[in-house]
Amino acid sequence: MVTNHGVPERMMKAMIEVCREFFELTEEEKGESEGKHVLDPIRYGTSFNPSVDKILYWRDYLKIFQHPAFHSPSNPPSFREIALDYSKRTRGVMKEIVRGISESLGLEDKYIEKASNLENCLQIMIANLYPPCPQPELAMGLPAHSDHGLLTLLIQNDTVGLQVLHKDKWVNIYPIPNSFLANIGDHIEILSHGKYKSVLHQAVVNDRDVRISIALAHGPAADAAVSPAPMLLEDGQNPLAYRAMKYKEYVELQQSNKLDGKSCLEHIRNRGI
Ligand SMILES: O=C(O)CCC(=O)C(=O)O
Ligand SMILES: [Fe+2]
Repeated sequence: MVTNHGVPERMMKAMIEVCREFFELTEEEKGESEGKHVLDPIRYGTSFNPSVDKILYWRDYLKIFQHPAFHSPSNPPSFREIALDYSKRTRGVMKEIVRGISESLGLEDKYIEKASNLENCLQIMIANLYPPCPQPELAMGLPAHSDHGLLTLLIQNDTVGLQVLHKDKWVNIYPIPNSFLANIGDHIEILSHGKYKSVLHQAVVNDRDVRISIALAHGPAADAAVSPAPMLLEDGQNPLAYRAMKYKEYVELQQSNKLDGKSCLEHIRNRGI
């Protein structure tokens, strides 16, 4: 949990409220944001990826690319201004944390920034709406997964639903007002050669309250293909421990398949090295 981050609370609340307004639009209005391809810059839908999900998840989502090119749905009209401010401020927080992670690994503070070309980082906003579910024990909001990028900064309304795997147990993350939940993504695990592990998390649903969460996923630049920092390798370890893949290809791989734990990271791990 990150507090004292400098992003005004009213900005976070405005972001949640304008996402709520988006989800309350008619299906026809929301349909304007229906992307066809997983790399389309604006994509509204239900479940995770209905074309590959065998069971549907109790969730509506809106995914919007915010950086390096900023996109916004045209409705609600105030979305653009609020999201532009919010995504910029969130990138600032992300950079600070990533510098801290670099230092904690004994690297120069800008190592990760340079290696992943953070100036052009792919920043994606994922707004999630989980309506009350009449039989929550039979449904899931989102299955267990790790995020594809470097660092995700998540805010939520005051309804519990996010769980993180900690010591083999699912732990509820209770919302703390005016804070971000920072989740390590697969690309920090790659860059740090596994010294940091991406976090497995999932979303459960309830039968009383609407839950809204907004994740800002920050990855390397779309065309950057990162590998473990050479100075973190111990003698005899090979920098090719992960197959180098452009970040946009990794996102495409994860988003086009069933969301399944850390299967994507497993997929690019070179065994026997
Ligand atoms: O709703 C949540 O808290 C989790 C959302 C999430 O994990 C995601 O959008 O990647
Ligand atoms: Fe996630």
